[in-house]
Order: sequence, then C-alpha cells, then structure tokens
Amino acid sequence: MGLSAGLGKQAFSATGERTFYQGADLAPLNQRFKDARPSEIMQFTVSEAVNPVVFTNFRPLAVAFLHLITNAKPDIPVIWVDHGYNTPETYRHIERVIKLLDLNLYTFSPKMSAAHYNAVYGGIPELDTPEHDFFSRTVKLEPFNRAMQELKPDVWLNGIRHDQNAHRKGLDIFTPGNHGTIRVAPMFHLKEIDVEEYVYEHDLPDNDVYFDPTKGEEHRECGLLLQK
Ligand SMILES: Nc1ncnc2c1ncn2[C@@H]1O[C@H](COP(=O)(O)OS(=O)(=O)O)[C@@H](OP(=O)(O)O)[C@H]1O
Repeated sequence: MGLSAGLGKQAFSATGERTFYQGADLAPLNQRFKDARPSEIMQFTVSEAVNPVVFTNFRPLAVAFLHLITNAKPDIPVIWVDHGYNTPETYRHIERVIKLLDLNLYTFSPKMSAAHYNAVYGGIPELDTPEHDFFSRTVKLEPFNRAMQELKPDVWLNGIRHDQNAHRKGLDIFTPGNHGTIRVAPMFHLKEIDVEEYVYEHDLPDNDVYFDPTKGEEHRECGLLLQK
C-alpha cells in the first residue's frame, strides 16, 4: 500500500467521547483504519486525543513521519531523548529538521552525560551484558520515562512500521503503550519504499549516518516498545 491509498469518501468527526484511554478496545479502530492513509490516521488521532505527543529518535526516514504529523498539528510536542551518542551527521540533520519543520521540540537528556559515562565506565558496553542494560536504562529509558511523567500524554505517536522487525509485525496502528498511553503508528502498514518515495517527492533531508548505542543491529529493539 502506498501513501496515496486511502479510505475514499469516509470522513470521521470527533464524537465528544474519550477515544484514547488505558484499556480502550482498540480492535475496532485498527479494523476501521487498516486501509487508511497515514494522514487520515493522524488527523483522526489529533482530533480525538487530549494531549498527543510525538517521540522520535530522528532515525533514517523519520523525517517523513515528522513532516506528516506537523502538517496535521504544527505545534505538537516532539520529544527527543538525546542520549549523547548520536553521530555528528545525525546532530546536524536534527538541527536542519527542527528549523525546516519548525518543531516544538522537547529534549530530554540522561542525568549522566556521555563524557561522564565514558570516563567512568569506559564507553558503550558490550551487548547482552548487565553493563549494557544499565547503560540503556541510563541513557534512554530513564529520560524517556521522565518525559512521559512530565508531559503525561494520552497518545504516543511514532513512525514504526510492520516491516521493521519480527516483533513489530505482530503490532498494529493502535496499541497499548506504556505509562497508560495509546501508541499510534500511522505509517504502520507502509513499506520502507513508500516512505523513501515520500521523502524523495517532498525533497526532505534524510539522516544517512545513524547509530543507536542501545542496539547492536538495526532490527533489534532497545526496550522502549517492550516496556510495560
Ligand atoms: N532517542 C529517542 N527519543 C525519543 N523517542 C525515542 C527515542 N528512541 C526511540 N524512541 C521512541 O521509540 C520508538 C521506537 O524506536 P526505535 O525504532 O529506536 O526502537 S526502540 O524501541 O528504541 O528499540 C520511536 O519511534 P520512531 O522514532 O518513530 O521509530 C520513538 O517513538
């Protein structure tokens, strides 16, 4: 399915009732929006949500999601955990995207800087060790949880897709997120090529040199999606 595939004439209006709350039955929503365009899912979500936020790591192709969501709601809070280990290219890319999309950015940093961590613990630990778990908790999970506690969103919007890894294949557009949120992934049913085309067609800058210190390989989960 491409970005231009859609629901056709069907339109949705706000019901006045709360759509997104912990324990909401999400199956009817997933059914209703399974063939919808990402822009329709975003419009519906921002009109029904009370306090929607975006979490992003500015990974490759994330700019497409940020472009779509800021078209639907320009002032939506965009939360970025800057763990301090991004590549220089990623930091420069982030600066460009903040300016281009005029993002309402909230940056959350770990309580220990990367320089401090490196000096005391000798850099990024080996994967699948207790040291690496501690590292991930310190540089990513703690600031992520702090952001959730401070902003108290009802909806966590993100750009994840079904084709990113085996775990994500089993997810859906609307799923229960942690901290009582409903996690909404408007691009869930898209393929990587659809998103690449969107970036190309809109002449958006992309992030080519990306590295996540909490993952060894691209398709691994670091834990934010697995946290309950
Ligand atoms: N650094 C940082 N800051 C803010 N938010 C972040 C961060 N890392 C992950 N996320 C959120 O988790 C979603 C999935 O991210 P990842 O693909 O990196 O997977 S993981 O859960 O971190 O393993 C991710 O969705 P997308 O960025 O849209 O893929 C975000 O909603």
